[in-house]
This record gives sequence, C-alpha cells and structure tokens, in this order.
Amino acid sequence: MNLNLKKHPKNRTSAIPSSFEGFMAPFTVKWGILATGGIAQTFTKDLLTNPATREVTDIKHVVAAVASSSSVSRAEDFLKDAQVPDGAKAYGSYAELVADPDVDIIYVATPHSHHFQNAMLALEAGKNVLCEKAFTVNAAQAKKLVETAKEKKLFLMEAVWTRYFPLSIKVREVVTSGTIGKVHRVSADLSLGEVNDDGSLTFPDKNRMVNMDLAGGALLDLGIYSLTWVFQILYHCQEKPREAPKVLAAISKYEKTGADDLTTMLLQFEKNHSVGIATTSMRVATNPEGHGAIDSCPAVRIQGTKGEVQVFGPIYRPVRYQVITKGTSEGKTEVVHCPIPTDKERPGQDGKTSEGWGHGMFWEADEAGRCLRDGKLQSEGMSWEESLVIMETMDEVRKQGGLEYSDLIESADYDAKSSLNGKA
Ligand SMILES: NC(=O)C1=CN([C@@H]2O[C@H](COP(=O)(O)OP(=O)(O)OC[C@H]3O[C@@H](n4cnc5c(N)ncnc54)[C@H](OP(=O)(O)O)[C@@H]3O)[C@@H](O)[C@H]2O)C=CC1
Ligand SMILES: O=C1OC[C@@H](O)[C@H](O)[C@H]1O
Repeated sequence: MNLNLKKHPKNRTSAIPSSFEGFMAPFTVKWGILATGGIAQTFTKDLLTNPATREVTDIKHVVAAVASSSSVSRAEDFLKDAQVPDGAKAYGSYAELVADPDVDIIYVATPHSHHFQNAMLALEAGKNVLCEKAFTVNAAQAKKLVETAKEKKLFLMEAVWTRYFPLSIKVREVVTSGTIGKVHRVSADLSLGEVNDDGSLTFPDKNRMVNMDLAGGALLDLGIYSLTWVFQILYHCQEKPREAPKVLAAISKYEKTGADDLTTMLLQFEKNHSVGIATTSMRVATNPEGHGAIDSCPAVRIQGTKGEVQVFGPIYRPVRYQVITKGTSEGKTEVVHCPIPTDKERPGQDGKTSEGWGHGMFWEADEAGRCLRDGKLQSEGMSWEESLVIMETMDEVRKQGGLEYSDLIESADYDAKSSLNGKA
C-alpha cells in the first residue's frame, strides 16, 4: 500500500459531523508476519484480540499472511497455533510474503542481526514496516532504512511497544506537567539473573541472547529498554531542537561467546543539566525475586526537584508506577495501576488459563494502523530521529566497550539475496 494513494475517509478535510464519526467503519490493517518465533506468536495473538477490550473502535487488525524462512509447513503450524482465522496465507520464504498484494504492513520479528536486510526487503517491495527492537545493529543501517522509507513514502517504525503503553504516556505527562519539578536524573535497569553455578550463562551458546552471529547480548536485547526509559523522559520530553547525550560506557563480555553480559551507560544531557544511568545485565537480575515477578523495588527512577516517579518492572511491560511528591512533612505517594486488558473470549496466552489473550503489544499495532490511516510515515512516539539518536548512542557504547559483530551483520549494504533474507 502506497500511503500517497490510500486515504481513509477520516483523513478527508471535508467537514464530517463529529457525531457521525463514531459510526464509521474501523480502518483495517492487513498484517504480514515475517518469521515464526516467540515474539511473532505473541504479537499475532495480540492482533487477534478484540480491540473493544481496550476500548479501541477505530482500528481493526487482520493477519493476512505469515512467512517462515525455514519451511512453509512451519508457517502453516504458526497460523494454527495462533488460531489465525482461515484465509491467511502461509509462505516458505520472506520474499513471497513481501510480494503479497494483500499485505499492508510487515512486522519484522527476526533476530537483531536480520532486521536491516529483512526490513529493506519489505521496503524495497513497497511495504510499510514495523520492525522489532533493537531497530538494527548500528546507526548506519537505521539511517538507510529511514532514507528508503522516506524516498518510497512508506511507513516505518521501530517496535518499541513499551512507549505505547498507557502507563508510559501517563508517566510522560506527569513529567511534562511539572508535577515532579525539573527532572535531573533518570536511572533505569533491565537485567536478568541467568547464571549457572559454574559462572556460565543459562542460555546455550547458540541462543539469540548470547549468539554474536545473531547480534546477541544484553545491550541490544535488554539495554534498549533501559535506554527507552532514559530517552522517553530526558530526550523525548525536551523541547525541540533536542540535545543528544554524551556517552560513557562500560561493557563486560561473556567469555564463551563474546556477547556483552553486563553493560552500564552514563548519558549526560549537559545543556539540560540532566543525566541518565542505563544499566543491563544477564548476570544479576533487576528483581531479586525473579524475572516476571511483580517487582517490589522500582526499576526506573525519574528524579525531579519536586518529587520522583518510580516505575516497577519489568520495564518493557510495566503495570504500576508511583509518584512521590514533596510538599508536606511526610511527602505524598500516589500509586497508579495500569493493567493490560485481556480478551476473555480467547483462551489464556498459554492455552490453559482462562485469563484471556492480551500481552500489551496491540497498542503499538494500533498506533501503526492509525499512522497508515492518517498518511503518516512515522510515529511521533518513536520517531525516526529518536530511533537514530538511540542507535548512535548504542554505537558509541559498543565502540567504548570494543563490541563488534561480523561484517555480514554490521553491513549497511542492502542485498536482497543476503543469507539473512533466507531463500529467495
Ligand atoms: N517486544 C518484545 O517484547 C520482544 C521482542 N523481541 C525481539 O523480537 C526479535 C525476535 O525474538 P524472538 O521471537 O524471541 O526470537 P526467536 O528465536 O523465538 O524467533 C526468531 C525467528 O526468526 C527467524 N529466523 C530467521 N533466521 C534465523 C536465524 N538464523 N536464527 C534464528 N532465527 C531466525 C525464525 O523464524 P523462521 O524460521 O520462521 O523464519 C525464528 O523463529 C528480536 O529482535 C528480539 O529482540 C523478543 C522478545 C520480546
Ligand atoms: O524484548 C524483550 O523483552 C522481554 C525479554 O525477556 C526479551 O529477552 C527481550 O527480547
């Protein structure tokens, strides 16, 4: 779909009585899912939830097709497992998926190493793209994606789902409203404790978390969320033109694979008199009670002159924050819960419980849909410019820590026939 050609009636300039708009058919987004791994499954299930469960009436998602680079049968199994309604197509190659005229937007759900080539494959085929985090391996690749999307007038967005959580939006509002005064410091951590008794990590060496061939490591996989919190406060909430940070980093590497397993970043926004401390690790967990437990200690602290916002982890999928304001002798604490709505008509995410589907990825999908509907090439919540500054920050962190990947996955030269694009 070329955004220049297709406009939803809601985007017309002629006067439509606002009372009428509520009766308009929702804008339908036809998704193509590129890859069949863990997050592709979770995202697809979120697309299939009833939007009304999150009070959305203007957007409807359809899973039009899925592709596996392994085999067509894997794509077929994926459709079955995700309970995708009949009619969706299964492909045994990414090339076939991006050529499907029934697909509006491609969700790229491959390992980091593959994002650049896969997203380029889709853009070159004229498809809009929502690409999983980390956007690419380096800033040069991200720049090339952005240039291509701009030139071809296609929508492109890094899938940093956390930014579209109502919780994130509310926290940004607390900050910009001045409730906690001038913010001088943000610290954010996303860490897992995945260590065996012998000091090795629990991930097998080939696992994408630690595999250098898949651009594994704490920084690109987990640290991106610590950076997300620092950036969505200290960068995103700045007035434009925004100041990019100076960076100081320490990286420690996993001796078995060379991937980073303990990375610490200090980001200084000198003119704004503020500093970010972003940490990530696979050795010591953010939450000593264990990953996935509702954290008892805050994983993000946003510290202002008049108070503090604390966000409880896991910070990629937070459901609770508190605002502590000065003023009275004891101070005042307001705890805010932001539960993720589930579709009770669907069986539990694991197929067993009766909680219903809903992981929280639907909000970013709704945003992508609204951008397509409104003819926007990028989302304000995760703009191209901000993705690029974050990629540049991670480049600098890797440079200081001496963390390099292979030429194949660092290359910013697009090659449709690259092994990273699977079979043609
Ligand atoms: N937003 C979020 O909460 C999360 C995001 N992610 C991000 O999603 C992406 C994928 O992660 P995840 O789904 O956990 O990964 P998985 O390993 O579960 O799946 C990756 C998929 O990519 C495809 N693929 C293509 N080439 C390769 C290759 N050489 N090695 C492995 N897989 C390959 C495979 O699908 P096929 O064979 O069908 O082509 C595979 O199933 C990453 O960028 C990660 O950072 C991950 C977890 C959570
Ligand atoms: O994006 C992610 O969020 C959840 C983590 O467990 C996962 O490793 C990461 O890719």
